[in-house]
Amino acid sequence: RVSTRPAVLSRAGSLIAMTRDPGARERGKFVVLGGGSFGCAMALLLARKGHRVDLLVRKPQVCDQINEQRRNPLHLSEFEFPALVRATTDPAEAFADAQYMCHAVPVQFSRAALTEVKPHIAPDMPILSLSKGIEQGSLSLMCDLLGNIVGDEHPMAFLSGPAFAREIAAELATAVVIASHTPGLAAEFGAILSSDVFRCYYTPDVIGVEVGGAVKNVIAIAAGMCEGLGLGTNAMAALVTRGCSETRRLALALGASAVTIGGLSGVGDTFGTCFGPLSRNRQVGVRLGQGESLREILASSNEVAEGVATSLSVVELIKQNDRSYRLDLKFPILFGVAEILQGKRTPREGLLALMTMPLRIED
Ligand SMILES: NC(=O)c1ccc[n+]([C@@H]2O[C@H](COP(=O)([O-])OP(=O)(O)OC[C@H]3O[C@@H](n4cnc5c(N)ncnc54)[C@H](O)[C@@H]3O)[C@@H](O)[C@H]2O)c1
Ligand SMILES: O=P(O)(O)OC[C@H](O)CO
Repeated sequence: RVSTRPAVLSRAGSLIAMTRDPGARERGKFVVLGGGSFGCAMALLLARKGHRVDLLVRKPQVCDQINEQRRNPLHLSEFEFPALVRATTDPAEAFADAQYMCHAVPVQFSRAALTEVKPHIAPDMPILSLSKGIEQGSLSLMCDLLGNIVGDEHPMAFLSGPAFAREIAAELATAVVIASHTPGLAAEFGAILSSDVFRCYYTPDVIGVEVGGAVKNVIAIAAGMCEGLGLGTNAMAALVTRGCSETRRLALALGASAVTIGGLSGVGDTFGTCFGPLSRNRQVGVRLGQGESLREILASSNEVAEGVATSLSVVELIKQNDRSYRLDLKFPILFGVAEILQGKRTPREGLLALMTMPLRIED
């Protein structure tokens, strides 16, 4: 187990979590850590609801362009930031009068980014994590990684679900789920973010939401390969369904609820990334299926496909949490994607391995 926290609160606990004065800190100032696509989308969403946002970015030239031209030249450049959004590279300035923090740095860079800003985070400042993945080495989900840095008792929440940055920026209807063990915090963030184009559900099942969001990135790579290999709808539907079964199996082993995996952060996000055209992870899979090397694909993009690193973490996490015989038969898609990304088999060999596995009961 990577997490020592309870994954599912009692019914009474979850009731308390839903009822604490939502909206109590509405119209506060937010720090958004990470100026990639999702950090920008979240800054747009918050500012449109009347919140001040300091977007904490790494590159001075990106910072200047956001402040001078009201656009991020690298991500979602067609969207103009309202005046309530200001970019800065200075954590002291960003956190000075802020009440909330959103974390939108890719998982593999999150430990370094959070360690740098930690001295500026007030002990009671609620943090909303938007990142989806599993850190390599530590095999930490964001809840564990954040807990390591700011302390397990720090107020934090985790947002996931089918939520492409570009569609949020374009104000297309979106629904997500927010999980938290901090009483009332999921509802508080939900009230802050929700609008007639952005709807938030709540749950106390942090592990379920995090596993769903992380593993769907790996399943999306597999779905992309399915398309890149020229397979049809039958294959895609089977792959996504069996992928959701593997996600559920892992989530249950980690103490999550099957309901969460059947919800927005599991099945919902898996459908969104596997069937829609927008997913970067799916695009990596398409290109692998068409015969490009992983090295070429990664070198050609300035956006992060979390599923690549997370795929390798997932198989290690499964090995740590499930001692059953032949894990590769219990999680054939997750193990198969990792082997393809490591260059141990081609996508077509992976497909053949899936199709010729021993016949079994559907579970
Ligand atoms: N883009 C989406 O549609 C979307 C939707 C939901 C969740 N997310 C999640 O949000 C997180 C952020 O993804 P994104 O899409 O905004 O990223 P992105 O791919 O658009 O941009 C990458 C970001 O990572 C930053 N970065 C790169 N190297 C770094 C380093 N060494 N240290 C610190 N920062 C570094 C870049 O400056 C940039 O801000 C991911 O976990 C992703 O899964 C993204
Ligand atoms: O583009 P992707 O594959 O990183 O997916 C982005 C979001 O996670 C979709 O919900």
